[in-house]
Amino acid sequence: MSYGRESYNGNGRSTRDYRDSGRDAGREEYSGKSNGDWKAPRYQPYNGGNNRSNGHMNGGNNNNNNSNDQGFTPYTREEATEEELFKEAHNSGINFDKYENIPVETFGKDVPAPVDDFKSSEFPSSLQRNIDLAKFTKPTPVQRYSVPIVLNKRDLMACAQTGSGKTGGFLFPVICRLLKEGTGKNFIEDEGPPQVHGYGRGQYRTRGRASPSTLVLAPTRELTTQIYDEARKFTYRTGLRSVVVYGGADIRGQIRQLDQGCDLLVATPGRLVDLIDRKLVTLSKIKFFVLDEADRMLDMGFEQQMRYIVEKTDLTEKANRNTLMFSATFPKNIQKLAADFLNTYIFLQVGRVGSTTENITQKFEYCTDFNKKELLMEHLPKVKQGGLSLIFVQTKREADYLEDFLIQNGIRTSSIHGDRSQREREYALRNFKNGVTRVLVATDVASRGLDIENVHHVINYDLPENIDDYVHRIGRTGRAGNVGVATSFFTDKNRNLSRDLMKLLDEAKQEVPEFLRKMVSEYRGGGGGYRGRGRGGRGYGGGRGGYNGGGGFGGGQGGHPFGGGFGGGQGRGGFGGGQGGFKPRY
Ligand SMILES: Nc1ncnc2c1ncn2[C@@H]1O[C@H](COP(=O)(O)OP(=O)(O)OP(=O)(O)O)[C@@H](O)[C@H]1O
Repeated sequence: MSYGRESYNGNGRSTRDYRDSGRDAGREEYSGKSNGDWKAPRYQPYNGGNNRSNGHMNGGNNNNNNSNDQGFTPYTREEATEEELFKEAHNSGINFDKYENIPVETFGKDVPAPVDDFKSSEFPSSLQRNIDLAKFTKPTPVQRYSVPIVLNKRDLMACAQTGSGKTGGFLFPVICRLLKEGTGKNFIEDEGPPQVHGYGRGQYRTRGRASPSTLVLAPTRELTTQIYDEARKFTYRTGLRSVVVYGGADIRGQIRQLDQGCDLLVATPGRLVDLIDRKLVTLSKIKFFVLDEADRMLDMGFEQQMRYIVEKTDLTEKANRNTLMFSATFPKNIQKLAADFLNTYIFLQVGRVGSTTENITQKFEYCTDFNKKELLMEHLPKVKQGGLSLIFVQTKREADYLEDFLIQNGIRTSSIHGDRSQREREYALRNFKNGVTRVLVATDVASRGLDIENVHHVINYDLPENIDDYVHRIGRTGRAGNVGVATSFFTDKNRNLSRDLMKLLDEAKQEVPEFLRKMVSEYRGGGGGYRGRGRGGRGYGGGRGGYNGGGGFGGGQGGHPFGGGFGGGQGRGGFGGGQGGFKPRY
């Protein structure tokens, strides 16, 4: 009974003690009062700060076309780094080739033809070698299209199913162009003496501003770290330097990294704004502005910070940069908003916007809140030997509670949510990835983007409030052509999802449970709860909420920026007021 807790604590203290001390430590780290014990993620060791100013360590690579383009790289192989970066290279799943059958649509003028293989993209050999080391033998559909689009300097809004390689979809062409076109200086030295920050022993100096040429923004710390790890992988032995910055961790470690120069910066918006305000980062040389999970980045939670970054900083004008947006879901109202940041862009759609992959078997249990625990205990042992289970709940409190419950029942479990310190979050995720704890209880903080091999089962202990969150959550399994199972506990409170769910299941060739069919036929007004979450009709202004007029998928979902316009639910935002969409009267 106690081993789960002990293994989590590692010190025999009670969970609560541990969490509380963890939180304090987190705050201290953040306020810069102590070093804490936050460890910088594994940074690229080879640059050693030499990129600063002029990247001369790179043989001038960052400034001009260089030998990299010809395939020769001055960077010697580092076995340990290579082993670390590519150890997780795994073969894609049995259904990888089935991605080919997903219909792809593009909208926009002069869409470049897709490529059939990586070779025809004529990537610099250093990049191609890294793709080979990662054992990627052919591009996924989103990559087949996004690579030539970005190589042709076009802006892009791309929507493709979870786990179908969107990260490579932006990293490959961006790295290719950085290598071919050069990045310029990745650090701008201030005139005059170094800036001094902090006090006493915590004092540190900086000499100027990091000047990245690529900025990738993502919504969570874990996701930024994951993208950074991918960036390190594909920039290995290219001379490009990546840095990741996110909140909740010691800012000084991140500043030290920036102070060595940065070509590709991966960031959460809050921490980035902080660093810009401290004059430690300039965005004036950004050539590539990438929003991963773009619909989330443009949704309410990040609105202010995004506005600030785009309108109030020195970020390159949209005409002079490439803006790229990626997600598996893209509500129409957010698409319209996103268009403001893009320059005559191409809209790429792999499958229907917001659809799920057939690689995930979706199951449902119709239940009440009272028998969920019993059901959970029934379902957990069904996990394939060696597989990991990810359980989603709605609230942080519930995550704590369920973790305790499972541990008490002898199941090694960890949990992750927004109230945990960064250290605890990293610890929980690491243990889960390594299989130390085979079960992870999470709030939506883990619903987007995370790519954890071996997650065989996603359980929606509580279903989310909208269909898009459902799509992202279950997308933590069934990735890269692998198969997975998603089981959802459906209670009467979830009726508003019934229509959207049924459509999703039909489309992904899944069995639709009888109770769901019945519910949909009895309740004609349902659906569209999230789709109708309008934004007061125009831009960032008005109220949220909104009512899609019971149109379910039909309403705001039909068109696209170039083809059917934004009819349906789009203009009606604000009707419902308040967050969360129209709540039907049941
Ligand atoms: N061309 C490829 N060949 C084989 N595997 C690939 C290829 N491209 C990506 N992958 C692998 O597929 C997995 C999913 O990729 P990625 O995380 O980029 O998906 P995604 O589309 O961004 O998913 P999400 O919508 O959940 O963020 C990763 O493990 C990645 O290494």
